[in-house]
Amino acid sequence: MKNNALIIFGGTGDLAYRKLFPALYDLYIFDKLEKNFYIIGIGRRDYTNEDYRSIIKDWVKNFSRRAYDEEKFEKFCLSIFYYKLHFMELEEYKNLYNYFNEMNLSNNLIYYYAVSPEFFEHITDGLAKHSDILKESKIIVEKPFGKDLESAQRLNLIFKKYLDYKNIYYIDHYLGKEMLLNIMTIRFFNTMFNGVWNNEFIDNVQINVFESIGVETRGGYYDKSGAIADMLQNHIFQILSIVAMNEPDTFSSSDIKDAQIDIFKKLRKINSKDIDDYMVLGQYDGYTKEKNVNPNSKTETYVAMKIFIDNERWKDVPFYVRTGKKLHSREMSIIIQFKPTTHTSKMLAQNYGNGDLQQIAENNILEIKIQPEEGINLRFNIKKPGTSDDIDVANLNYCQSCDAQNSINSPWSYERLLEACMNSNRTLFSRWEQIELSWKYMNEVMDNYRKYSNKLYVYEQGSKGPAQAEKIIGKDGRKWI
Ligand SMILES: NC(=O)C1=CN([C@@H]2O[C@H](COP(=O)(O)OP(=O)(O)OC[C@H]3O[C@@H](n4cnc5c(N)ncnc54)[C@H](OP(=O)(O)O)[C@@H]3O)[C@@H](O)[C@H]2O)C=CC1
Ligand SMILES: O=C1O[C@H](COP(=O)(O)O)[C@@H](O)[C@H](O)[C@H]1O
Repeated sequence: MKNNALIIFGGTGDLAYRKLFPALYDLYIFDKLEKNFYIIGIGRRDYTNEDYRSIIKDWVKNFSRRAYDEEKFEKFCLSIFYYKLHFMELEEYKNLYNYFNEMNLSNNLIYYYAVSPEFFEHITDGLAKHSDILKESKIIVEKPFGKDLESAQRLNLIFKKYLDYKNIYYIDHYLGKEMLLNIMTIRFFNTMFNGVWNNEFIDNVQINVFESIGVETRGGYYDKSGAIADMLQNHIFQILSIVAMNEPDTFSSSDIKDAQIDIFKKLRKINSKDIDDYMVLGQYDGYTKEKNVNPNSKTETYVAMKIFIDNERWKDVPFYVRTGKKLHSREMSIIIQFKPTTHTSKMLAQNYGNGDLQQIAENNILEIKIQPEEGINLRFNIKKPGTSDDIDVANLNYCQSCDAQNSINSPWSYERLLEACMNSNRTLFSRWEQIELSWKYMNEVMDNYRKYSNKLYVYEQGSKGPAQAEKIIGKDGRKWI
């Protein structure tokens, strides 16, 4: 049965404004919302419905996929309501249910926890305290689920007590991105990639998730979170496990998740004394002056890591990952760097041949571009055209998003995932084990970091992050691509 309403806790937050309402507007334009579907945003500010709708209008104008249409927006916004509630006041949830009753909303609701994880427990308690309908409702819960392993496990127990597991949608919006969904097709439907997707042919894998924006209006949330909980433990680990997983038995959601979970189980522990060779944390210059950020904050806004997967396929292949805010650009890509051929290695060892031998050795790259451009670039060596024997680099670039039709046909991630939840399709949502295992790994890494390093490097805004991140990869004789 379809849902009657979406209740957004955190309805005045960056996520709601920048991503959820534009996605809901797009769904409305494509006629994918139920008739008489209500969207109720909850926050602690004193807004009327009209105030709220007029704020949302600007965000929809700037961030929706479909062109803004005043007439359509006016109709769409009639389904949007604002409700003021302080999450910590458990008695206030009684009034929330009264409000639902007034709106004739008694079942088939989706609650969206678009808030910092510190509130998940209170909201669940508040909702459970005054009504039994929670067990029948769907819950979309944002990442990070908890702030570490213990808090995540505790939250899981609370969820187990009040909710039905099949109704919990652990959202990781990276799983709804077009090119992430494409990785499995690229890998498993092309012998030229599938046949070489292992340590015999691949030298290293790099995952870059750069953001040019800072914490903007979200200092309060971000300062308690940091880049590890905000991006690494969830988004980047999802990407890593999709790139690295063995071929699933079938392409069912359950088999794919099993294959991903196998990767989480095989992440190699890092020796405490080596931690500085594996992880670098940074903070952008000026971060501590951001609104709602502690002026003495030691929260990281950048993290770079080297990760090994101890299975047959990936033995000794490093995965280098990095993400950060206020960097030089907004860009996300996966770089698969292949090993040099035996011939190139021989040339390198004996130092003969024309051209930059090191460069030639490195020119074997498959780049999967996730955003802003979506596509693939293959970089390889060719003979320089003409009479010389020099070797040159060639790039074969396939830009999927440059084709207007592809863009029109591809829903953005929140649009895709909200629709999936409304259709009770959990395929593109995480499983609890994924969350638990990734926290387990990161907990240990962070304990070691705090004990044996605890360094935090300040980097310039608009740069590529702290120079120390070069060392993680440079020490291995490689460089970031
Ligand atoms: N922003 C993004 O791009 C993305 C965010 N997320 C996730 O979404 C979640 C929220 O992030 P984001 O929207 O950016 O954070 P914000 O800080 O922008 O928003 C937090 C929201 O929670 C509300 N809030 C905070 N404390 C209370 C309280 N005690 N009672 C009632 N309301 C309260 C705020 O209300 P008020 O307006 O009154 O402060 C606001 O609506 C996080 O878990 C984040 O990881 C996930 C993907 C993308
Ligand atoms: O989950 C989050 O993601 C956004 C980045 O999302 P993208 O789709 O624009 O790549 C990030 O800005 C935010 O800090 C984080 O909470």
